[in-house]
Amino acid sequence: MSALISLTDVSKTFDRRGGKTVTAVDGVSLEVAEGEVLAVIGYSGAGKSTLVRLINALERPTSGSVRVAGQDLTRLSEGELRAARSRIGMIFQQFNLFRSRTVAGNVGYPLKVAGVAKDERDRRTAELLDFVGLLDRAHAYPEQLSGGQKQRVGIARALATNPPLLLCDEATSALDPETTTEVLSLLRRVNTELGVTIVVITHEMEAVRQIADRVVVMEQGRVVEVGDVYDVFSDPKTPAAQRFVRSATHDRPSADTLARLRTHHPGRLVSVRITDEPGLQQRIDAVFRDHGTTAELVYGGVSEVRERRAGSLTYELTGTPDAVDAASAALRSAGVHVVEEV
Ligand SMILES: Nc1ncnc2c1ncn2[C@@H]1O[C@H](COP(=O)(O)OP(=O)(O)OP(=O)(O)O)[C@@H](O)[C@H]1O
Repeated sequence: MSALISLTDVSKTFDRRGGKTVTAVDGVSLEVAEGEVLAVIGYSGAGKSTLVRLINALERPTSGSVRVAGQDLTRLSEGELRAARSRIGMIFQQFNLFRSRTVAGNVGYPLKVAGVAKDERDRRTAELLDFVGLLDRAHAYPEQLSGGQKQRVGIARALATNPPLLLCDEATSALDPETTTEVLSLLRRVNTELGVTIVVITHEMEAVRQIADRVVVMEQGRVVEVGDVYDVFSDPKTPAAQRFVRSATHDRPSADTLARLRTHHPGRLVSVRITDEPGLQQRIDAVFRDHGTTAELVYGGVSEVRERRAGSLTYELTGTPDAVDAASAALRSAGVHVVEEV
């Protein structure tokens, strides 16, 4: 698959008052393949919004190049940039709908700007509203809609001109968990049924888990980890990724949790990584049994990530010290990722 977006060593600095500069994006190189859903995750101030603004050419990089659909955005004139921007759909946390226009008026607006004739505009608007499940609300005004419905209007409007790329900046952050799931599954359909490439900016790992193929973790303007969603969830490498994964799936107990567990469980605690390898649980149980150890499950859980199993289980092991050591070693040699919590 070819790259729809290519960032090469992109940096963006801003001048602050008092002569200080802030580096919002720092040496980022990244490719987004045509047809993929990429999530960019990071805490507030990590540089995510700036990265999006570089991709849709609302900001020019201080250095490096930004290519979208084969065009180097840094080399385009203002007029060419406007045309390039119109080929990128965008949705926002606050929906940014026109309050004075109806749902249909909002969705048809980009087509009106593009000079599309009214008949064609009406046809396309109806098609889009049908796609997002809001055909019956065509004549309602934004204030009459729920948050989830407003975002569905936002999505329909962003798709009006058939862009190959949709950028979503914290698109579900203002929504409750159930509505978030609805909007994310609509975005998934936008990807699978319409073939639109999607970049999702979020600080919620749960959103990443539900929608993305790949995830980029940003910290202080830099990309600190990038990988397939399942790989990052089942084996986060950097502290930043580990903190995010812990918020959405079950990982090893944090230091606080461990201290609490210790007050009830004086035995040796080991955490075992759960993957979607077939027969994993039977293998773990057999090792404990064969080594004469008793394993009490004290913490952890298993989640579904991209239809695969990922998680962590922490056991309190009782038995002779040698038996516990042997059980841990046997698990390791059976290819199970096991860590003794100390
Ligand atoms: N126009 C600007 N002028 C000055 N500083 C800016 C500007 N835009 C962003 N910054 C600074 O760049 C850094 C990265 O900001 P950015 O908004 O990209 O982060 P973010 O990860 O999207 O955070 P948030 O989720 O809070 O929006 C921050 O320190 C921010 O204050």
